[in-house]
Amino acid sequence: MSSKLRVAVLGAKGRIGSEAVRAVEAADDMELVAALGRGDSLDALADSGAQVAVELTTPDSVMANLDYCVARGIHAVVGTTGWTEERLATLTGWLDESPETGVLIAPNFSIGAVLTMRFAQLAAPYFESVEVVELHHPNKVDAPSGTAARTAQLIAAARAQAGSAPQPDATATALDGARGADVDGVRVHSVRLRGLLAHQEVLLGGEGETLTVRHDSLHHSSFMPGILLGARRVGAAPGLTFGLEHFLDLG
Ligand SMILES: NC(=O)C1=CN([C@@H]2O[C@H](COP(=O)(O)OP(=O)(O)OC[C@H]3O[C@@H](n4cnc5c(N)ncnc54)[C@H](O)[C@@H]3O)[C@@H](O)[C@H]2O)C=CC1
Ligand SMILES: O=C(O)C1=N[C@H](C(=O)O)C[C@H](O)C1
Repeated sequence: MSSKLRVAVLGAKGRIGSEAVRAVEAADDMELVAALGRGDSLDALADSGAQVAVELTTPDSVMANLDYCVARGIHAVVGTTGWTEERLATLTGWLDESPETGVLIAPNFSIGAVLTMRFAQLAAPYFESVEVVELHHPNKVDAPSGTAARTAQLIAAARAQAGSAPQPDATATALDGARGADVDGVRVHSVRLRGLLAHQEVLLGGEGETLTVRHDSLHHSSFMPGILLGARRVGAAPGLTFGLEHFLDLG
């Protein structure tokens, strides 16, 4: 058997999944052993001897796929969105039963997005107001994006830890949705526009100044180095890792 890492891709015909298939095929240290689409039997994963499954499907499919993988000790690198506390608890329970298996969930695999989250976390306590605007292609099925939800959670946690005051907002009447979604007290606004791929702005405001942290993924290739890094590292990280930053040396 070759010493290359045996990698499978789930969601192989999708926008990011098809790019991941090409990236795994092009990686010298990896072998693509399975490429599954909706309706394909998961048994192809075990039959192919996959060591790592790259999960890039849909929020309605991801849990069943991870249940299969974790039960068989197949490590997983997950980009699919839709993560709730309840889902994470279920996954953690499965991992407790399979303690040598690693799962990486990355709300975003691009280095720029990971850094945007880090910069936002760093800046958030220094400004009175912080809001997140995410902008995506109109085929996206979930809102807000997983990245924006995670960014807002990190901002809220940083502000809570710093003892920041609640954000000023005198809104007394508003049309439903006009002020965006409330994620842990941080407003998140979702734009869906033909021509876009994946973009995010974190807007911070203080007395007499604003700071905008913006990231643009212009092509799905932006996610590939993160996916390949995750596939290489996840087997040595048993249990659940949430966020690619844990596999990066960000200082
Ligand atoms: N973490 C990250 O950096 C990124 C995450 N994403 C996320 O990845 C997911 C997929 O995004 P897109 O590729 O744009 O969507 P897409 O709709 O183009 O692709 C999803 C694919 O998964 C397939 N699929 C659904 N259930 C399946 C199953 N049980 N087994 C195998 N295949 C199955 C669908 O038929 C479809 O081909 C979304 O949740 C998206 O938010 C997308 C880009 C980057
Ligand atoms: O659906 C997408 O396209 C993307 N989904 C992820 C998210 O919801 O954050 C990552 C990136 O924004 C692209």
